[in-house]
Amino acid sequence: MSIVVRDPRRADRATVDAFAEFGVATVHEAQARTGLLDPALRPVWSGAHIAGTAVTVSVPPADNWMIHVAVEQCRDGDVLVVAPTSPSEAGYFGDLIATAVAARGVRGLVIDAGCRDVADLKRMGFPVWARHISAFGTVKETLGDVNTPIVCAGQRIAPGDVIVADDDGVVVVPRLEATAVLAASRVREEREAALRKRYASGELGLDINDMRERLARKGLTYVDREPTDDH
Ligand SMILES: O=C([O-])CC(=O)C(=O)O
Ligand SMILES: [Mg+2]
Repeated sequence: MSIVVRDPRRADRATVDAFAEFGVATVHEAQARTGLLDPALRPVWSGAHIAGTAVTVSVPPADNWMIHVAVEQCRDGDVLVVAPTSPSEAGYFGDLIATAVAARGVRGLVIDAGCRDVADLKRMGFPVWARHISAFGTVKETLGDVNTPIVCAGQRIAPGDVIVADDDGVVVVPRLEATAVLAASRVREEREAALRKRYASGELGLDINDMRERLARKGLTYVDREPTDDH
């Protein structure tokens, strides 16, 4: 059976929007180094940074019918997340579908398959993270599911989960953990801001992190150059 779940519960909007302050690396670390999608998913143009709520789509290989079905379920602040049921390099998505979802306020696409019309997507400023760039066309023959939990690039993603994506990649935050992970991201960012000042003033990670004693215990030995060594 193929199903479309209408209007799934989404993470709280203010919480989702606040995630846009934080990079993927920060969010990933803040949730104990979990949630990162396979880094083989790359932005098709660089410089985008988005946070939004997942609308999930499970699609057959080289068939983008369910993406058209999913567009109707998208709302302002969503991110479309598409996973094929078996690997596919086909170009499921391009500037036409991007135009349709952008008109609904969708913030970007994450797809564990191919995407095309990259120059147009860049011109439009519509962000996409994809495993492949491919002009290979798709058909509209076989059903799939919209807004059911999927596995996309190695991570379970449920509809309404938070997706954060930037030049480093894509991370998912489960909807019910969003508030806690946002707070942990803030703490981490404040800690990094303080560290950044210390590094800028010339302090070394060796001292800031008390690494010297541990390095010595591991056997690291410093050797002064021999006086006769004139290389
Ligand atoms: O139409 C398609 O199948 C995908 C595409 O190229 C577009 O959305 O522009
Ligand atoms: Mg096209």
